[in-house]
Amino acid sequence: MATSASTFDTANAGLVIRPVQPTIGAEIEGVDLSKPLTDELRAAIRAAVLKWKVVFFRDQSIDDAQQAAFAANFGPLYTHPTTQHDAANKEVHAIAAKHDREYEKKLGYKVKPGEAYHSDTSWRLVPTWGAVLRDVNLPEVGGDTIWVDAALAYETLPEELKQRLEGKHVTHNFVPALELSGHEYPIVAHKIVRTHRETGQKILWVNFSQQPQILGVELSESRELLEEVLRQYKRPDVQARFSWRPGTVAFWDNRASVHFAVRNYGDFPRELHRILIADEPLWTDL
Ligand SMILES: O=C(O)CCC(=O)C(=O)O
Ligand SMILES: [Fe+2]
Repeated sequence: MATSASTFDTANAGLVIRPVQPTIGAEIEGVDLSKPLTDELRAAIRAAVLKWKVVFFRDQSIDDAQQAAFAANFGPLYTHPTTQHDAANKEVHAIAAKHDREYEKKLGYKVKPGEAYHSDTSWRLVPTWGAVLRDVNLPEVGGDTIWVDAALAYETLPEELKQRLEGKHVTHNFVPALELSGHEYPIVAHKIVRTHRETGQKILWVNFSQQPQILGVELSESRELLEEVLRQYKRPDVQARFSWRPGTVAFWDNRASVHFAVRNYGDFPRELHRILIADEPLWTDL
């Protein structure tokens, strides 16, 4: 099937950009992430992340230090409080199947996959803007990740719901922080409908792994509205579902998307390494 040539930004610093959905997700060819980026490449990759919300690089061969160096092209790195520090690369956060089970044990309840559409560090007043994730050990089968276009999720809401959500705040409660890192954090509220400060798009932004509650309405209304948001996130047409294979690096705009790790890999081990990129206070849009 021919796709309109205009959807491929081949002019960008020699990169070939292949979208996986019309508005979210694109594979990028033509760059070796183990090497320092030129200014031109850095700008082209940043533009692609803003446009496609999540981009994927295949056939890469990088270690933790190279992953950190790549991420540092796009802002200061942020060390998550639950990161188990490796002295050499303190920003590298291992996400592993074994860790999931330990994490659940610590929480004392099972993390329900159906409720786990989330953005990273939304419990911060200024959430991290981006993340770079690479595979370290993949299961023999499954282990996909889904990214949701949170702008399209907003755009395709019925008008009546848009109006009900407008101006409302939702909580982001970093519940496990105390158990996992020894630090307490305040419960933060962000607008449900946020304006992305770089693209100007309106974004539907709820973190379903952090006990969301809409402020200023009855609990029943909060639950009903959040159910509608979750319904939007689950629509296949707003999602890019991505299959990992060895040598993959994903880089996403955390302000424009939410994501979901699909637990369809049985007892196979799975390990990914993630690096978060901090943002400026400007975008908080509180
Ligand atoms: O394990 C995955 O596929 C994604 C995990 C995740 O939520 C993250 O890296 O922020
Ligand atoms: Fe995440």
